[in-house]
Amino acid sequence: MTGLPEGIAEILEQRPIRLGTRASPLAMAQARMTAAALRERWGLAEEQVELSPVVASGDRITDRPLADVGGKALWTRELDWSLGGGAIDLSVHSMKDVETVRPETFLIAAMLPRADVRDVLLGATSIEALPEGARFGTSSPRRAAQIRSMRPDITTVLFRGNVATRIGKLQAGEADATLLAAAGLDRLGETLDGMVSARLDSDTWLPAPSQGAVGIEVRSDDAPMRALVGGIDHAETSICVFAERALLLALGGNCHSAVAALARMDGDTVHLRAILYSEDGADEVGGETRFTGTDADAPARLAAELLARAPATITKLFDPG
Ligand SMILES: NCc1[nH]cc(CCC(=O)O)c1CC(=O)O
Repeated sequence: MTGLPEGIAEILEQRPIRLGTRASPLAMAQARMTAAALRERWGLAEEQVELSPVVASGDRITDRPLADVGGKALWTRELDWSLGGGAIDLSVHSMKDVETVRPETFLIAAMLPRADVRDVLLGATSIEALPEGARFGTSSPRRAAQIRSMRPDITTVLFRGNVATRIGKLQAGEADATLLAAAGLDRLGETLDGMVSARLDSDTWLPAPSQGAVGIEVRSDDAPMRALVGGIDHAETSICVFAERALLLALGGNCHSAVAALARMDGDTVHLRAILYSEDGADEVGGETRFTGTDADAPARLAAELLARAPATITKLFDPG
């Protein structure tokens, strides 16, 4: 095994690379993809990269909106303990679930190529096609506000739990429609056989910041793992997702704020678009910016510009600090 980053061969003489992940089916699928990418990139054997699943608080508490019980930290807390304590070498995350402020001792050192960023509507072929007064299942402030901005007649019902649970709730008639990330469905190989569905165009229906991206986190001082993971980084995905996260950080968004944002590369230019909504979707403020890698403050400037134009129904949901 030549070409391995410095220090990795010595580790592999003792033990496998330990890749921490949440235990949900989607998280496990993403961790397996990450392990496969590492083996492929560095010519490692199956047993040299090992998955270490942990049950996250966010997966245990499924009867309340996350915003009410501790927010995104509930997805990362247990993994952070393992990574910080050295029980694992890497944490694999759905970037959408990772807080914008991470412990300084950690570093998101790589991202896998981004999957389909779109939301998938289940239960109808379009938002317009939903019947008057339809019940829409979600726990996402963004999705609720987006739906209600187009269709104020629609009511929302709380939908939590993993992808399979939410599909089951829809099939059981707890709601008429729901939205799920295409990335999750695709990575799970979910075929949705027989269900009416539609992938919503990301030009007109912006997804959540970081949707469809998988990130790999290391301890900042772990140079061998930084180099190992850096070898599988998909630069375009990292640039776009870091831009979306910079916007979110500057906005001071929390679990109650409805933010849709998507960055795309256009040659060397990053094109970042965003929309903020009031809780009921009645008010919205959108904008966009184009910038190159040398202009790291562009997402923060867009955030400030959006908040400056936003009515109080929106600004009260943010704390730009
Ligand atoms: N908040 C749950 C969550 N976190 C990441 C995904 C899907 C995968 C992704 O967006 O990368 C999902 C499910 C969903 O929104 O349907």
